Amino acid sequence: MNIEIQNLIKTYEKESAIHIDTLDLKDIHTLAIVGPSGGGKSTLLKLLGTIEIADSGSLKVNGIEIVGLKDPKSYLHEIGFVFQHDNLFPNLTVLQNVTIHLIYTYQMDEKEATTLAEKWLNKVGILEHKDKKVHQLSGGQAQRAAIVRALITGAKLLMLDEPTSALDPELAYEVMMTLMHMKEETDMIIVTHELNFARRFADYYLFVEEGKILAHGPIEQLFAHENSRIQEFVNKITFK
Ligand SMILES: Nc1ncnc2c1ncn2[C@@H]1O[C@H](COP(=O)(O)OP(=O)(O)OP(=O)(O)O)[C@@H](O)[C@H]1O
Repeated sequence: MNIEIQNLIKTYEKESAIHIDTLDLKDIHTLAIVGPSGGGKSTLLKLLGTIEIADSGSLKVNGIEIVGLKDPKSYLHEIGFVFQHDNLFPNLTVLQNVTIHLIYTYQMDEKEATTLAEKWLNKVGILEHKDKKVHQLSGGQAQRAAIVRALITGAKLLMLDEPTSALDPELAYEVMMTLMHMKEETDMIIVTHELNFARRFADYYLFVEEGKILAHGPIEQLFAHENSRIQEFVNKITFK
């Protein structure tokens, strides 16, 4: 993925949540957005996913200008989103959740959609749960279904906002392993507090604090950073 930012501003109730002067990222495959709570990570991800609209400035994803995007439909076809929880329609089965867009948005034949969905559900280890309703799943199974649902329509970029933070450690591990397996399928941007996971998963990081990008670079640099604020943050989170 390529991301270009110029003077990007997003405020909530007169408080600046994001204020980024400039950023130019090229050919990133997996990006981790990290930093302290309330720093603006989710807001930045929401801007990238057109869930929130910036007040001003320029934000380009793979060459497409997102600020003031007139027809977001074609862009939305290219991206997938996974949130902390509640990604699925509760009254549908896992299979129905995963096939619904294929059938109704992409007009795929139901049988073809089912075959494709079963292939993906098998890949993430939850095929045996395909006929269950969402409330019958563990949190980890639900998140794996959400990942399949977001990717199956051919998303070129998957955005994940703390996808494991509502899960207990073992279930979080299952979801992290699923993401590791899915890395080859598409580019991904993840907001996460799981720095050990980010270290293995991502190839690049953005450190966001007080709405600004304090540092960015190849992921390994995050763990040997000269900036004392970043060192302090990494040491605390990794319990050094
Ligand atoms: N919908 C909203 N209305 C008003 N203020 C908001 C809204 N969403 C976020 N904010 C504020 O914007 C700032 C950035 O929030 P954001 O959720 O992006 O941070 P974050 O880094 O993702 O935090 P966390 O790690 O706790 O999820 C915070 O001060 C927050 O209170």
